[in-house]
Amino acid sequence: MAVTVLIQLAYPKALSYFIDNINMRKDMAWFSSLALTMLAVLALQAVAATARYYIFESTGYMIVTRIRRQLYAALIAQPIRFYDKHHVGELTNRLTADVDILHDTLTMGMAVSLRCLCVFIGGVVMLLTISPVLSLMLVVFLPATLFIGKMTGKVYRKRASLMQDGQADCGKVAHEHLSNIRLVHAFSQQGTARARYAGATENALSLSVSSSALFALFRGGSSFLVYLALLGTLWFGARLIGQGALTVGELTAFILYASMVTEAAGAIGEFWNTWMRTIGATEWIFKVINSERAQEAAPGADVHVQGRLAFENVVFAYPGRPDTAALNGIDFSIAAGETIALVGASGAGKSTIASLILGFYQPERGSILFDGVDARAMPLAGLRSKLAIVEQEPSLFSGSIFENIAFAVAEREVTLDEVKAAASLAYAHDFISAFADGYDTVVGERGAQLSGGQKQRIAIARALLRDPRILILDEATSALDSASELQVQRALDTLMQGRTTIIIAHRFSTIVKADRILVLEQGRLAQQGTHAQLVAQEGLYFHLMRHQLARAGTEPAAEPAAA
Ligand SMILES: Nc1ncnc2c1ncn2[C@@H]1O[C@H](COP(=O)(O)OP(=O)(O)OP(=O)(O)O)[C@@H](O)[C@H]1O
Repeated sequence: MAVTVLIQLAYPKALSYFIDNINMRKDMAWFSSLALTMLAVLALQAVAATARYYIFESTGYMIVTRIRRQLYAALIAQPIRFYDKHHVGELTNRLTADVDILHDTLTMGMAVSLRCLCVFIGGVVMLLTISPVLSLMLVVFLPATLFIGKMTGKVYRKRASLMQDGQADCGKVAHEHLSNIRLVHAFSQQGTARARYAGATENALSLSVSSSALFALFRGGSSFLVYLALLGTLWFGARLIGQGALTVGELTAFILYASMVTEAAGAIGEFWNTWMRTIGATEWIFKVINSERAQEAAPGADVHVQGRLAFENVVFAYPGRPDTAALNGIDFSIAAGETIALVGASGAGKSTIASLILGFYQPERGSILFDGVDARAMPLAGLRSKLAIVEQEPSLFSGSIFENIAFAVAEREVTLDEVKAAASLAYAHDFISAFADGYDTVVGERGAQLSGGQKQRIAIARALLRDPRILILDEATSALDSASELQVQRALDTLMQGRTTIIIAHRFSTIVKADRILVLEQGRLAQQGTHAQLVAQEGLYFHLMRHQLARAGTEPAAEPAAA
């Protein structure tokens, strides 16, 4: 950079020397050697500019990649409550667009402004050496340009933050519709999808357009000042030549330096705006990077859990809805190896209990005890290694079947034999082996290339590989065909053997088989007992079951066999 700046600064001086010598020297050889020297200098400048460009660009990419990785690591580590507030589309957009803004500023913005600062300082020194009197002309104009730049920068910073929010909102809308594209088509909602995206982009566009107007005003204003300064210099310079205080070459050099200095001042002002915009746009990134993170696995954070679990007067409200208790004074205990069915109307709090067991949220009041020890006193990662969940709609990643099953174990490398053993127990080995690529078969996004039953058995194999002490099953509400259902049920029976199991139960057959049933009603534990005990009480459970069985034309009977 120093080389290019020095050459740039030397150029007007050399030109002035050249002009003033035209009349004095008639020797062509002298002009040729001067031209050759200037050619060599310009070539040197080109090499230096290339090196400068490369250094700034590559360093910028390295910094931005690092920040992107840090942001991603911070996002992955955020507690689950963070994801209640932020949509996935918004986050992926910020991870790309917001970080890209930083890249532009760090690379060309930074390089240009640093160079301009050097040119500005060097140019002012040269102006003063040529003509201090003429330099006074510029003193009036330069601060005005810088002042306009500073004022616009302030407004720009605020606007940039709003603009990035607008862009993130567009990302959120697009992600929502694209990730549910089947639903959008099935319900013929393409028009609504287009309209919502158009609405979000319109909002972002109006913010960008008004910011452009501000930026254009700044550019127009500062360019006017620049030309005004040049005009003044010409007028005053001509008078100085007339008085013999300045040569034509010196005035030419002065004008070149003056335009260099004003241009540099304008570029610095512009960079100031970009810098403010970057700060505004990236405030969110650094807030997340520096935010509190959820606890992660620490080496040696092993805990011993046999499988006893108790909720003691647990009260909990979601952070997004702090005034409504999702769980209100929940009290129960489960023996190691027991199978519990959680039953209740939609919204009663079944999934919330599962989330609290998994440590996604902390109770507001009361405690959750594992083998009699308060969960808060245990390392969360160690505790989680004793838990596993099989979701209602199993989530698979877009990798191979092997990777999807091995996902169960984060602490060490898993062997193919271990994965095969888990898949065999989950009755999944046969269908996996039938694929041409076997365990290397790549499943599509969210496991789109597998049937519902196959996905469930892979999820069960994953849970088996984890070998948890406490198992949470979120029972699928949609029924599979009977052959598939039978295989999934057999796989589940294997998985549940010897483990404490909490089933968010929807099917009558599952409920009646449980050792005990917990009946929830609006965040409270309304009843608990065996199927026979609860039917005999003719309370909420009885009515829930009657409602469920009404379609089958059966009454809830005390004996499961009768159901
Ligand atoms: N992330 C959340 N933020 C705010 N409120 C929530 C959140 N998740 C659930 N709730 C609310 O908490 C209450 C309990 O919900 P929960 O999901 O535990 O019910 P559920 O019994 O599992 O229902 P379902 O059988 O329909 O899944 C409901 O009123 C629900 O609206």
